Formats: sequence, C-alpha cells, structure tokens
Amino acid sequence: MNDLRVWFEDYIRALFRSLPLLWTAAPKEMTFLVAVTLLQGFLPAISVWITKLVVDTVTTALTSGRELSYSILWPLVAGWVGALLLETLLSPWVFALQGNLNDKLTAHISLLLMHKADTFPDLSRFEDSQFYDELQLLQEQVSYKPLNLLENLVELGRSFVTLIVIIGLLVPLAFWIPLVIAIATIPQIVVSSQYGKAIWLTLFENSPQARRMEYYTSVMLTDTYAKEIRLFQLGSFFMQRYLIAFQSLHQSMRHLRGKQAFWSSSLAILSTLGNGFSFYWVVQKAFRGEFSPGSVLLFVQSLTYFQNNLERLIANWLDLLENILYMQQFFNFLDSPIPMPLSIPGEKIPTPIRSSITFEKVDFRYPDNRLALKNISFSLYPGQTVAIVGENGAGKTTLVKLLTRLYDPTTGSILVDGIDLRNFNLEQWRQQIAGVFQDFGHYALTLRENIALGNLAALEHPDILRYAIEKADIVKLVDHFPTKEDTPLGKQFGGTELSGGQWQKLAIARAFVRQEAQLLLLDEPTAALDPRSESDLYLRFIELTEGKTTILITHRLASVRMADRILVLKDGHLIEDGTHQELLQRRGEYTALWNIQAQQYGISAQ
Ligand SMILES: Nc1ncnc2c1ncn2[C@@H]1O[C@H](COP(=O)(O)OP(=O)(O)OP(=O)(O)O)[C@@H](O)[C@H]1O
Repeated sequence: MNDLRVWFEDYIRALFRSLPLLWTAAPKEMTFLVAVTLLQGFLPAISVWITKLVVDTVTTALTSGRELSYSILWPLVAGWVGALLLETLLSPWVFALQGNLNDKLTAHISLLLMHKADTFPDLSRFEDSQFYDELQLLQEQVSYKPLNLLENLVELGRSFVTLIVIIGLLVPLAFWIPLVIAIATIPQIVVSSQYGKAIWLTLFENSPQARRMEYYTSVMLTDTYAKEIRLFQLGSFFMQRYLIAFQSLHQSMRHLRGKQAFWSSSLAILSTLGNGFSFYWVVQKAFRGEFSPGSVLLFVQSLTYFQNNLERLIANWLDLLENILYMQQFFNFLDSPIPMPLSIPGEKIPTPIRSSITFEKVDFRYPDNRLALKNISFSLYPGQTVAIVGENGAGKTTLVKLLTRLYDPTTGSILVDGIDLRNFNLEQWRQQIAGVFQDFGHYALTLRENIALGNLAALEHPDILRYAIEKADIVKLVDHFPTKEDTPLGKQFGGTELSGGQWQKLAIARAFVRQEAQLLLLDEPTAALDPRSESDLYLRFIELTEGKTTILITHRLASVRMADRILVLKDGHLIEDGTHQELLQRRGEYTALWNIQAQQYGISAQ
C-alpha cells in the first residue's frame, strides 16, 4: 500500500512537472488546444439534450393531436446540426494543431536532452551500459512519447468534461444512476492502471532485450556489416539471436497482457450488470408515464456516451501511465548530477606550459571497476614528442583520456606546471589540445565542416582551412570534387563516401586547424594510411608539432624512432621510458616488440 502511495505521488509529481514543460514548448498552441478541448467536451451532452427535447416535442404533438410547433422545432434542429457541425469542423483543426505541437514538443525535449548530455564533461555516462540504455530509450521515443502524453491529457480533459456534463443530464432522472455506473466501473480502472504500470515496467526492465533486437536488426539491415554477414554467412546466426531476445521479451509481456485482459473482461460483467439495472429502472418508469420517451432516449444516449467516454478515460489513463513513466525517466536524466566536478572559472592555464605535464602515481579504474592504469608516474616536457607503445589493452588510450579529462584519475594526479589538472577550467584546458583519435568521427557534413569541427573559426577563415588541407595532404582529394570544400560527405544524406584512409586524413586536418593548441595527441593517427602517406604525414607532423608537446600512440614502431622519448606500457604499468636507442640497449619489452616488427618489415634500428 505504501509502495502504491509512493508510486502515485511520483506519478503526480511527474505529471505536474510535465505540464509546464508542454506549455513552454508551445504556449499559443496549448492555449488554443485547451479551449477547443473544453468546447468539444460539451458538444456530446448538448446534442443528447437537444435530441431529448426534439423527441418530447414530437411525441407531445403526436399524443395530444395538436399541430407540431415548427417555431420550437426549427431552432432545436438547428442547434443539433450546429453542435454536430462544430464537432466535425473542429476535428481537422485539432489534428493540425497537434501536428504543430508535436514538432515543437519533440524539438523542445530533444534540445533539453542534448543540452543535458552536453553538460557531461566526461565519458563515464556514455560508457555506463545501464545509463546508456536508458538514454537511448529516451532518444528513440522522444518523437512520440511527449506527444502521446499531450494527447492523453487532451483526451482525458475532453472525456472528463463530457462525463461531468453527462452526469449532469442523468442526475435529474435519478441521482444514483451515474453513481451505480461509476461504482461498477471503478474496479476496472484500478485493475487496468495496475497492469498498465506493470506492463510498462516490464518493458522498461526488458529494454536491454529490446535494444538487442534493434541491434540485431540493424546489423542485418545496414551496410556496415553487410560484407562480413555475407562472407561468413551470418544471416541465420543473427536472426536466431534476434528470436531469442524476442522470445524472452514477448514471454513476460504475453503473460501480463493475458492477466490484464482476464481481469478487465471479468470486471466488465459487473459494469454491464449495473447499466442493465439502471436501464430496466428507467424503462419501467417510462411505462408508468413518470418519464417521457425523450428521457428514455436521453438515458440510452447518455449511457452510450458515458460508457464510451469512460472507456476512453481508462485507455488514456493507462497510456498516460506509460507516457508519464517516460517523462519520469526524462526528468531523472535532467536531474542526474554532473559526474565530474568542474572547476569554473578555475586557475589560469599556463600559456605556454613552462616546466612540465606530470603524471604522479596515477591509478585509474573504469566505472566497471576495471583497473586500467596502475601507479603511473612520468613527465612530459614542453616541445617534446613522446611516443607511447604497448600491446593491445595496455592502457595507452586510457592515458590520453585522462590527459583530456574525459576521465579523472582514480588516485594520484596530473599536474601542469605544478597545478592539478582538475583546478583548471575544463573548456579552457580542452582548447589547449588538438588530437586525432582512434575512433574519430565521420560526420555527415560538408568536407569544409568536417575539417572545421577542429576549430569552428576555420569556417570563416579559408586560409586556416587551406593550410590544414595542404598539411593533411588532401589538396588533390578536395580539388577533385566539383564542389570542392562544399562537397557533402557521408552516405546518411546522400553525400560522397570516402575511403578509410581519406577519412583519416580529414581527421588529421581537423588537428591542423587547431593552431593554438599546446598539446597534440595522436592516437593511431595513421593506422588506415598506406606507407607512403604515413611517412609523408609524419614529416608534416614534425612541422606541426614544433613548439607543441606531442603524444603519439602507434603500433608502428618504425614511426616512433623520431620521438624524443618512448614510454612502454604493459598491463596498465609504465615499464620502460627512454629514447629509441636507450630502450634497445635495455633489451626489455621495447626491444622484443621492435625485433618482431624489424623482422617483419625489414627495418633497421636507426
Ligand atoms: N570504457 C571502458 N570500460 C571498461 N574498461 C575499458 C574501457 N575502455 C578500455 N577499457 C579497458 O582498459 C584497458 C586499457 O584499454 P585502452 O583502450 O587504454 O588500451 P590501449 O593500450 O589503447 O589498447 P589498443 O592498442 O588496443 O588501442 C583494457 O583492458 C580495456 O579492456
């Protein structure tokens, strides 16, 4: 019972928080919608009442033998037609209005979602699978859930007004008639609400299954995996996986839906008995001449409207439960605390950095508790190029994530000229960094925009853009397109698709437009490039890195010889630190890695 109360309070709170949100999204449309809804709520009762008057007028004329008074009949008929006309005329406008409202509402809520996501300075939320699942669900449903909620509210409002007015018509017949109808129907509402909530929660709990189903569908239907699916004949494998996820989700839903149907239909018997009794009572009163024929008609029509509106009320109430839970999740997301404490405005960042960037006894655990870096200590000196090497999973990218504050160390600290990185303003710190990441973005934007994402000022400064295009060795590529820098890229919107290496060069150009950066991070910047492009690019990088502190992560050891220093990571530990020659003389891990590659590619140690 206590649980139910808490749940109900949460529900009401979310409902009351949703209302201003809907209002702010489109105040004009909302005002109009509320007015029209109220009007529509009255119309059925008006036509029922007029029908009663018409029937009574005609019956009186017939039974008394007097002539039908057309001066009374015409206004009644006109009123009845007017109510019907108004109802028919209003519907398309309400439909159009709801369409406009939907656009505004979806945009409003999507922007709030994006805005909140933009305030997460680190990656922890995006790499926490439960949080990510919930966020995906919010994003997928944003185009219809808030609108459904609005429609539910509108329908509820309209049904409620109609019910009240219809009750007003029934009470003069006997005050207990609406009471009997309502009492017989209330258990149905309660049971439906309970199951509605249970169904939604089951859907929510099963959202990983639902997401799996979507994932398997997208694996089968998108081009990303088309090659492997065909080559390895994986179609049946993924469809089988889809079926397993579907069955697990469907089983729990089928069970609940069955129970809901059983209880709803059983309780419908109760409400039918109540209605039947009231009907019998009205008819026998009419037989005795206590009620006019118009009153019997009024009862029958009112009952139909009452029943229909009650059903609509229940259906919308149930839908509302589902949609309000969406809003609850949405508000939970909006209220979720910012995971990383930000220092605003923070200490002034030394420009240029004078002494060093120092890792001091840094440990780092991912949110899933995996220890990825253990007791790391080293210093980077301004202007140095430091290469980080090590096997897959050694912790190289994690180290870069800490330096960019996509995560903070779990213990230990990173100091810039002796000041803890956490004490700087995060945005200003990130402005000091240019980088090419392993999983850089392929944006469905124009070529110009794809490069200028590294520094949006480049959109207005063609010289910066050209400089980056030249340095990233893509002059020929750009000039080959008739629309040059304005060529749209990416298949999503029908743009040109580039090869893996060409995309990588664009990502590199993105680092070149960030001319002011003091720190350059290159995480496998040339993995997709052919050997000639790679060696050309390293020569260009040397130019770019002049005066900057550079971290280069690569598995191609031939490229790390140019580095001033090489750090070797293994299982999250920093195990070697020195120049290429020093490390070769040490005959440790680096030498082992080097020998493997030297044999493979026939490179010399110089
Ligand atoms: N988001 C994450 N959540 C949990 N563990 C992670 C996450 N990202 C990486 N790890 C784990 O942290 C360890 C270090 O990963 P990292 O990506 O830093 O390695 P890496 O040296 O860059 O490897 P590679 O050469 O394959 O790119 C690995 O064991 C990896 O499984």
